Amino acid sequence: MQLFTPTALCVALVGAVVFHLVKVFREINHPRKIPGPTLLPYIGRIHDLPIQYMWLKFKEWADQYSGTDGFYFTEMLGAKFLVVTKEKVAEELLVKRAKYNSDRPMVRSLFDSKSTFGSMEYLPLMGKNQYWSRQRKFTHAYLTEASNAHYYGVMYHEAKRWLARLIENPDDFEYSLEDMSSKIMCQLAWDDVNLSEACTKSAWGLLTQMSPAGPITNVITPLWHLPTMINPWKIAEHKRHDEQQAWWMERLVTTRNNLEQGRQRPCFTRQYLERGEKRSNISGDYEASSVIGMMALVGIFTVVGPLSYYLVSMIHHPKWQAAVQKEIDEACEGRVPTLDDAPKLPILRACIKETMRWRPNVPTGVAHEMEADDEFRGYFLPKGTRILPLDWAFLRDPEKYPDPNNFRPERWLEPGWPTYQEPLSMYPTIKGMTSFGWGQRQCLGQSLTQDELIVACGALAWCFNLKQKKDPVTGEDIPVPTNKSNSLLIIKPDSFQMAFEPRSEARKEEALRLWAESDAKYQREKEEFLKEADEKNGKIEVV
Ligand code: HEM
Repeated sequence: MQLFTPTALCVALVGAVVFHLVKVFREINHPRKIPGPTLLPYIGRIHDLPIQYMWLKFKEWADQYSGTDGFYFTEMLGAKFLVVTKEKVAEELLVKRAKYNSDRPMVRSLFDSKSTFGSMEYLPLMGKNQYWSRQRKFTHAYLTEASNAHYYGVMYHEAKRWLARLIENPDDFEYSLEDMSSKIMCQLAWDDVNLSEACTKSAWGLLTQMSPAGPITNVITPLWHLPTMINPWKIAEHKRHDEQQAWWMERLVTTRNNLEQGRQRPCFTRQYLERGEKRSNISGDYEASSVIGMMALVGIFTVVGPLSYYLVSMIHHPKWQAAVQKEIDEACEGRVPTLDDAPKLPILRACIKETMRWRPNVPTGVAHEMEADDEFRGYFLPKGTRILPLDWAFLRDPEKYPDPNNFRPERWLEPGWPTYQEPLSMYPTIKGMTSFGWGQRQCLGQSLTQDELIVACGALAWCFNLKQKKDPVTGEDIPVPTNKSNSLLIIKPDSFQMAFEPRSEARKEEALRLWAESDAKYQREKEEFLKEADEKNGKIEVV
């Protein structure tokens, strides 16, 4: 009797657990539920979703389960996902029903990512709250103004610096590419190119922290709740967060001090300080430093991906590279192209757009969270479901993009392709691509991205033949992979080697001359501005 009781209890317990699991399994995989991969109780489908190249698994499931519907359902540790694989469904859910499908899911490994408790720090990750609403308006206004002013010449200046750096140190191209994007954002935000390295580091720190492929606590979320003393992820995030916020604030305070002495040239922070809080509803310095800092960070890791993939595309498609060079030589009559030339450069725009289609840099898309229960095509969708617009699937839809796996810029240039649009002075444009997201949360950096890519890729085509590098020992071409990247939320290709061959000695000399001229002008204008300020302050006597 004494032996029997514990054994019977154990058997009963195991039986009850098995019965419960079978019941839950049946419920979550009920035939009337939205199709999707078979789910296991509690863990859902976490066991076979790889962290690396996650979008490929999502696409594999799309091919298996979403059929003509254009969506399927899956779950990860209780988080519900409606994965959308057809543009029409994304339109319906994220644009037409944007009113209650525009929230964001929480990023577990950031403190208050949604600003639910008023942190006001990360605009793209905020829930649909008051901070998001006013920071979105602020960001939109500042970026639009900068775009209308052709970024105050900053992009042209940095593209010239990049060409000179590529001539002088071509092997360092990955660093100089990223640094160019960073210098553009640092000048716009704080008028200080010397901040670029720190800004890039900060940008990758945040991107890693918020990506599923970042800390394990973004996937195995319960780990985040371990007490801080024994929680290495929280300790690391405290440090990253505090350093980033202190740095953003220090930028604002320095800009204010400079401004008070009349020594601050135009930039977003000066714009904010001069216009005051009233016009933007921004609550004060902390929020302003965050919204401007965030703009600077986002503008780096987003543009680096397509710009790096453009190099890969051109190396693998020399015919298209030659076509871009010819178009630029003819349309610009030997000059480096500017944004005013863009209407005359459809082949350049087609190669940029096709690069972004062929190798999208946010391949999973960015999830929206539903704010209310809803019914969609006869299925019940509970509040809190995450809608994932799978960009990799949209851009590989064979009906819209025949031969989807290959780089075919002609799909944007020749009548007969489903994506062809006229006039070619306006189309192709990357603006409005599915890669920039949907509805109320659509990306605010579309013009900046397009303009920076036209300026940088145009300058490259004017100056260089982009080629594979020869192995100095074997003399063989060093391969440039087309399908190796990191797996963060926003991706870029893994490190590779390539050659930048100046198209002629004359082009090389002209590129170096253009940079020297631009740099001298920049230094002169800065010195004159500061001298004038010092004269006004009475530090220097006017003779
Ligand atoms: C290739 C370049 C870029 C891509 C592919 C891209 C993509 C995206 C995506 C997918 C979203 C989320 C959309 C959604 O939730 O539906 C987004 C949001 C955002 N993007 Fe971009 N982006 C790029 C460049 C930029 C740049 C250069 C900036 C600014 C300098 C920028 C600023 C923002 C902001 C502020 C948001 C948040 C909007 C909101 O939550 O309301 N992006 N972007």
